[in-house]
Amino acid sequence: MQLPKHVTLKEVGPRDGLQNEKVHIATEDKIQLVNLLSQSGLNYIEVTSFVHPKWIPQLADAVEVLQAIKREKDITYAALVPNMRGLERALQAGIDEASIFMSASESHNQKNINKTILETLPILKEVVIGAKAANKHVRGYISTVIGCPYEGYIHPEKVLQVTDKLLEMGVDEISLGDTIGVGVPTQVEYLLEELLKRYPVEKFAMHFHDTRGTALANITKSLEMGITKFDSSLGGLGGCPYAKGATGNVATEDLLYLLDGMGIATGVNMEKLLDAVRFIEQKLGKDVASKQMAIVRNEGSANVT
Ligand SMILES: CC(C)(COP(=O)([O-])OP(=O)([O-])OC[C@H]1O[C@@H](n2cnc3c(N)ncnc32)[C@H](O)[C@@H]1OP(=O)([O-])[O-])[C@@H](O)C(=O)NCCC(=O)NCCSC(=O)C[C@@](C)(O)CC(=O)[O-]
Repeated sequence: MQLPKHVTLKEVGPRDGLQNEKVHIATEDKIQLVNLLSQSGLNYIEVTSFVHPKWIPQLADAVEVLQAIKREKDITYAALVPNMRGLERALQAGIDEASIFMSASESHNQKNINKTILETLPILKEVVIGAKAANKHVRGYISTVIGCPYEGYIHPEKVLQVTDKLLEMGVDEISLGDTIGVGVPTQVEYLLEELLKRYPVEKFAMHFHDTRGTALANITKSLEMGITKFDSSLGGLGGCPYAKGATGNVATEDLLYLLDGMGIATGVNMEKLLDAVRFIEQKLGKDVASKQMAIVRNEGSANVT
């Protein structure tokens, strides 16, 4: 099996992880969480989201959080940006990278951003132009790339259509989201085969939710296909509140265990990462779902390969 030697972990916990949590996390705790993650060796952290605060009340303090984190050099601090109103706030707060987002399925796009796919494209194009004018990188999320809670299986052709549009706009990287964690490795392979016929592998990152326990299998298949960028969330927190049945992302610590064990370098330190997981677990007042944290609870420390 041909595998990459190095992989970049893109930590989305402070945004995707918290957006679906009912317990309100105080602004100073969000700041502390990002600061702990910054000490773990991660070099990409999605800090927050500049969507409408009424849609995601948990992240209404996006400007305050981004302005107060202790920035480390060599870390990209990114945030979700849905439109020009969001970009204004994000630039004011000092983002390094803007993450725009839309869905391959019409119904999820409508539920999540209140627009059709066709209505969304010009809004995102404006954001890309604005972000590029401010010298910011732009990442484009495509949600429901394998399955949609309202439409079922999504054919790769639909993902290709949206990918074409986002890359034409000048988006630097596409993150392919299995939003409700329905995908299995054969579907991931088919999707990537289709996309990689047209675009280089460097353009893509994978974003797996672990709803049905298939995320690590899907990541292993993606690694085999040359993908070197993966989104994950500490503790396995996360989920889109506007996708019925969506639960947590693959846990960063479980993914790190897999990659460490396979000899694939990430630069991330497990113990420091677990400090951040313990911190947010305490603030949320519940046990997180990751396998690594279950081992820590049972055995007192994480497994080391
Ligand atoms: C996109 C909108 C804003 C459209 O929401 P809308 O109501 O259609 O917005 P609008 O453009 O019609 O504007 C209505 C009012 O909202 C204001 N407004 C408009 N935008 C903003 C803004 N950014 N910040 C602050 N205020 C804003 C705007 O200024 C206006 O104010 P008024 O003039 O009436 O006083 C809304 O639908 C929204 O915020 N949706 C976000 C939902 C969300 O965050 N979902 C979760 C993230 S996506 C996800 O988790 C999936 C992902 C990325 O992780 C990958 C995967 O797993 O697949």
